[in-house]
Amino acid sequence: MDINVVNALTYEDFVKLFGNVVEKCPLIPAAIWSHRPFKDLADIEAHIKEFIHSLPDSGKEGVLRCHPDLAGLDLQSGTLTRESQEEQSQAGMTTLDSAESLQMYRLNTEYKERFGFPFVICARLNSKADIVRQLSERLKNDRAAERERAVEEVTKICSLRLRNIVLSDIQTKL
Ligand SMILES: NC(=O)NC1=NC(=O)NC1=O
Repeated sequence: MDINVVNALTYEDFVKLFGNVVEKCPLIPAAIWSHRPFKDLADIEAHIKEFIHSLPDSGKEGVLRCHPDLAGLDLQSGTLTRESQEEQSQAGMTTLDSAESLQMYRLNTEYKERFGFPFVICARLNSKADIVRQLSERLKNDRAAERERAVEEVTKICSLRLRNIVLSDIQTKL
């Protein structure tokens, strides 16, 4: 998608297109719309990262809490967003056996009890084994370090979602 097309979008169309690049946080594209015209896709990404990094710790944790657990209730009940559903199934979260599901449930619960926000990782960049390993390892972090690490993962998810939108638009034009 040509950046000039993005820059010409109305606010409503911009948020319709980019509203879920950060899971269930349409406020973020709604806020960065003020920064148009954007130079390119990387510029949009940079403004989103700047918005998130400028949040107070409570705001960052709020963004993390908008993310569904991996292999959690939303996946079981089919209430994941389209993007999350694709990401989680790609990471093998939809084909866990009962032991793996129980392990994910236990680790996610321990993680949330320790940090007060859910474990977030960019599922598209990790296998099932990577996710379990990262979840186990990151449990040992202190809260501040883990908050920053989780926010890093949110920005990776966002980058991939942004690219997906732009590239799928190019494909429809081909
Ligand atoms: N808790 C999570 O990490 N959730 C997710 N990561 C993704 O990449 N997609 C999700 O739904």
